[in-house]
Amino acid sequence: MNIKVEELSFGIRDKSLIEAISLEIREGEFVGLIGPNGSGKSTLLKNMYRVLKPDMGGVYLNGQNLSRMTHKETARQMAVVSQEANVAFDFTVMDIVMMGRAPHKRMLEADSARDREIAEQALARVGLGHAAISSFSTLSGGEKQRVLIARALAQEAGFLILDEPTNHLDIRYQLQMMDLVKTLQLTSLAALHDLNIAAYYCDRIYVLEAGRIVASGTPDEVLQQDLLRRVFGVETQISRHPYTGKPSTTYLPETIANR
Ligand SMILES: Nc1ncnc2c1ncn2[C@@H]1O[C@H](COP(=O)(O)OP(=O)(O)OP(=O)(O)O)[C@@H](O)[C@H]1O
Repeated sequence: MNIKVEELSFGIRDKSLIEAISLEIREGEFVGLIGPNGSGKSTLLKNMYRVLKPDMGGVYLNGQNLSRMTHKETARQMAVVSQEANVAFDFTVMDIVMMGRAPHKRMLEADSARDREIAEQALARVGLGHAAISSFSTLSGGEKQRVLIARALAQEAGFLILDEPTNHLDIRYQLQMMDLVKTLQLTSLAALHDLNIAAYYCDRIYVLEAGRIVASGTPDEVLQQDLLRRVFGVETQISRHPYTGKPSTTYLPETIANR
């Protein structure tokens, strides 16, 4: 699956929120989107997963314009895990994962044995095979995120969008979740806040600032002191991590940076 965003702009009333964004995610790539609060990451992703409608430009999946596809067709190709992990009503874990099968069914079509099998396999892949009949609302934040990944897997889409997927997760679950997504080898685009996680997991990174892409490239190319100072307004020290071989960012508090 190859995804292209071309010259995408979106605004609300007369305020432009993202402007002329172009980017590409190639088959099998894990691409990160970083940028300060309010820079437009979620707005861009929402335009990509069709919660918002671009004012200009478009999104292409394998060359096909998303706006010409039905929402169901889109959902067969694109799955989304967002930071809003709360679900109203008391669904079981299996209920939630089975929702991933909806784009493959006709209206009111009953679940088949095959649907169940796919959902069970998806749950097993995220290590929650034992939790099928647990109530979703009683799970921890990390477990909920894993269930939502299982739902995305059950959807059997080739492209995965993650909107700050590790928000609210403690460090162990953050790593577990990123490891999981990485081993799935899906073509993915993830909005991330943690620069070290982005450096470790992403093949390439796009940097958003005030609704525009201001840098892109490999973690090595993008994670530079000057850029982080300009875009995030923080002083950093960047070194190569001796174990991972990736750029490792240390944030310097103003009191130390100004010494
Ligand atoms: N419905 C809306 N009406 C007006 N402004 C909006 C709306 N949605 C988003 N914005 C504004 O658009 C800008 C981009 O927001 P967005 O949530 O896309 O940023 P973000 O990079 O995902 O931020 P964060 O890191 O804080 O999640 C912000 O200034 C926000 O206030």
